[in-house]
Amino acid sequence: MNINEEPKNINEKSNSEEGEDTGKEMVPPVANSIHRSSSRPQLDLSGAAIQGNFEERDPTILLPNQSDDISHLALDIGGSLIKLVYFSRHEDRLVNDKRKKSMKERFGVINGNRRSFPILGGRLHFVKFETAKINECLEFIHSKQLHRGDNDNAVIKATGGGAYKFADLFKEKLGVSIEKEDEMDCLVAGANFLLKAIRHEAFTHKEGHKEFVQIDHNDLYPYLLVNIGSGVSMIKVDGDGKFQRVSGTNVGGGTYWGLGRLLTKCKSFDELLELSQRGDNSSVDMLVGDIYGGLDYSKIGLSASTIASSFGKAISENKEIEDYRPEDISLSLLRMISYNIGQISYLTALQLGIKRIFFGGFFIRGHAYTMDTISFAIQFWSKGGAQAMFLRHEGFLGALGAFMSYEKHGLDDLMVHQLVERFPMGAPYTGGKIHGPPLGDLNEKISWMEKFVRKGTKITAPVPMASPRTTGLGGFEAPSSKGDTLRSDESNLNVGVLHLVPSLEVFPLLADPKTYEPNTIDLAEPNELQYWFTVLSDHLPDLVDKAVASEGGTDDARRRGDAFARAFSAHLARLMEEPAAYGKLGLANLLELREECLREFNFFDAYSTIKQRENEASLAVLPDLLMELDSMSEETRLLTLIEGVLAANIFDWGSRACVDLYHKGTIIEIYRMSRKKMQRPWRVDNFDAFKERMGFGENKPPRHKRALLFVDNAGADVVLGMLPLARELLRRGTEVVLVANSLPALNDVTAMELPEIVAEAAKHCDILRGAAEAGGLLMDAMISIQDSPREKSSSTPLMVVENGCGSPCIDLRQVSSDLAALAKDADLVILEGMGRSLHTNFNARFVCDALKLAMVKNQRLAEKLIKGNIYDCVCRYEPAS
Ligand SMILES: Nc1ncnc2c1ncn2[C@@H]1O[C@H](COP(=O)(O)OP(=O)(O)O)[C@@H](O)[C@H]1O
Ligand SMILES: CC(C)(COP(=O)(O)O)[C@@H](O)C(=O)NCCC(=O)O
Ligand SMILES: [Mn+2]
Repeated sequence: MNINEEPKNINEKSNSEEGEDTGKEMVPPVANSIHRSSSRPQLDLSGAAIQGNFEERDPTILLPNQSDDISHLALDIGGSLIKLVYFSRHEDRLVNDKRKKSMKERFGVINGNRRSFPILGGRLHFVKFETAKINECLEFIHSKQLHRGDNDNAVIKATGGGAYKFADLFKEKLGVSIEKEDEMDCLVAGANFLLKAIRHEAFTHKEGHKEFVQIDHNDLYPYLLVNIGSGVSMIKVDGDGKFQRVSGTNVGGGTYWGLGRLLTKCKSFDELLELSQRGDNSSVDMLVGDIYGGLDYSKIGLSASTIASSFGKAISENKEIEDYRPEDISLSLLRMISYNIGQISYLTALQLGIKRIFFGGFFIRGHAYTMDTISFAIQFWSKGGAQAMFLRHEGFLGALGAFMSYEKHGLDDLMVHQLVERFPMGAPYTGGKIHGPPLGDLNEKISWMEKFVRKGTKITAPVPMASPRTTGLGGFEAPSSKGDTLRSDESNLNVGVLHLVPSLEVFPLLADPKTYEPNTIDLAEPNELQYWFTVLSDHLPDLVDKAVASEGGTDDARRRGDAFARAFSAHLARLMEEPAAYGKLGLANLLELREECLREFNFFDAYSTIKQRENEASLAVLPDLLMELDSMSEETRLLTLIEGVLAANIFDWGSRACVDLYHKGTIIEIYRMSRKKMQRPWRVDNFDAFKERMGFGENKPPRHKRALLFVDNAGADVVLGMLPLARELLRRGTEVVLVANSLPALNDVTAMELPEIVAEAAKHCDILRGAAEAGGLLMDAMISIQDSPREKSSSTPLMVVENGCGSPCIDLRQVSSDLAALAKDADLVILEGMGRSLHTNFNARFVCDALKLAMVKNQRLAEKLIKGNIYDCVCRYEPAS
């Protein structure tokens, strides 16, 4: 096809999009093993093989066909709740083909850091049950076969008093022995792990505002750990395994729940907590003003509204329990206990000279008012000198510690960048209460999810606010947040599933990984969140259509599509309500969440048909484009190539404006129109500096040795934009690595798809063919290369590597180890597209030269980021820093 011919309209539906199989799949469907959740109790040992060195003492055995075998379970059986942490293993990575192996052999890409982890990728799940309902817990363990472990004589690690109390019951019901672990050891091990390995674990909570605290691993100790369970333990922590229980109090979570139940007749802890949100404690508590005739006791700094005596009013009035509102009693009780714990914690920290206090235990229950009350107490008594911090995995410290006490699992060696937290939609993944057997398949999950969403909608309705403005004993104002965001345990998605991916690494070319922040847009700003929330919600129907079509448009696909839409909307609603619920929230997280959510409902590549169609159309005109480029002078060509990359970045199915545009013309028409509008200067234009570095100025700097090209979309973007640029670099003797997604996201090209595309392009171009051969790319491509020389090519190699993620954005703190290994010899990084170079990494600095290329396909972003307009372009060149 000629570049001037009119191919069919970009938006015309092909057969396969309507549900028929075209028969010609360019890309084999990829089973996404990393992110898929399924419950399969039996081990599938077929294809088992030893990973790595056979000589190793404890070699890792990979079960390639085993997607979710359970290997470890640990429990913390407390006075009130049973906390369960279990691990499910899954395959490590998906692109593990011949090509990758061959590339590694050829280029000596050996990942020095890669260790043989007994836990080779897998997930940590967090679940809790009421201790009084231990049978539910036993049922859960049994139906998921969690107690089987690696062999039939499983021993379960457990901590908490229940490890002693219920050992016989476990033996009787499950046939397993409980191995008891010391509770304090476990609490400390769990807290240390969380503080070191989870990026957004600790946070402060003041006046309703949650703020994550970046913990410096080298400056963590000493700290005071206050675990508020049924009772309260205060532990001074000086290091790993170095701690002392310095204090405690018997007035804790059990006191609140126990007394509260007696006094209010509440049926559940959450009901009691919810009551407190509508309470006014001045009818129960004796205030300074009650004693001083409405006056402040200003001489000692106590205002009239200070609580002089919790429940003190109950003595002076001739009232019975029925005469008090349960709401007021609950609030009075909650404040009494929270202040008391806050005050004792402060005094303990003061005595030990400790400034940081971390609060754990399920008494906190993620409840804003409780946290604010404790924070006020610490702040007030220490006059700002000490800081109260809370933990997202608040109640799971002991269970995590027990889990870590298993030998040889390698968990304590894991680092922040090797953990990815995901928030799947559906019990038992939510960390909530489990009723009945676990979900067996996607079908059950969808039904459960539908119920969950229905219930969730009811629960999220705002609770009416009362305004009891009484102050605590210190004379400080009452916390303002009444905790109107209390959600039921079932819908409490604050704790996700921790994916352990040992093969992830920090991108080695980041100038300062410590201060690196991937997100350009912080969604903590309410307007910003509202805007992107609307954008994503508006895009949802179209996305569901594409997803359903990609799965054949069957009834099953439609049902899954509907469930996906509900699930994603529920996530969005949850985040609107509490943006920091899942950790610090940036736009990249939202975009990734959408992709993860699609995968969760078995939509693995919603845009596959579109990608294929655009690849074909673009490959058809590539030879003409290459000829046109070859007729130019080198200098003009460089400019034309960059223009080409920017112009072709218009093919973005994630942008509302662009999708609207696609209705107006064919791929090639739009591409040509976009090319025509590419005149410099661009809104951000450092092209001259880049051109100079490429040898067109007075200086003649050495050519780059290796360039990493982070490619974006399939179709014209990669074929007519990035490939010609790669070819130019290759022609100059610069090795090129095309860095593409491991998993599909929108219409982004994946690392699996690229060899095929390159092979197709190489049919018409000697440079690309030589380079692709040298890079081992033609090995498994579906073209005949019979007539090409088989021996090792002397050309500069073109390689492909997966980036380790499945999102339109990229967090360079967590990339594939293969990319990290190839990056070590690279001296040029080119990031392309809005997701990778604007939403993320716009402000990233590198130790090598970096070029960020993108067309801005959103008006608001254009205004905010570059003070420009939609379709403006960014060519940001930054020499090595
Ligand atoms: N769903 C719940 N049921 C009972 N208590 C809860 C619940 N959610 C939070 N709590 C609070 O958490 C406390 C238990 O905290 P936890 O850290 O699990 O301690 P323990 O190990 O002593 O059970 C309870 O005493 C109560 O105050
Ligand atoms: C999802 C995207 C980041 C993908 O852009 P790309 O990286 O392909 O250039 C982008 O399409 C986007 O920000 N879309 C949402 C905004 C909108 O519809 O305008
Ligand atoms: Mn994209």
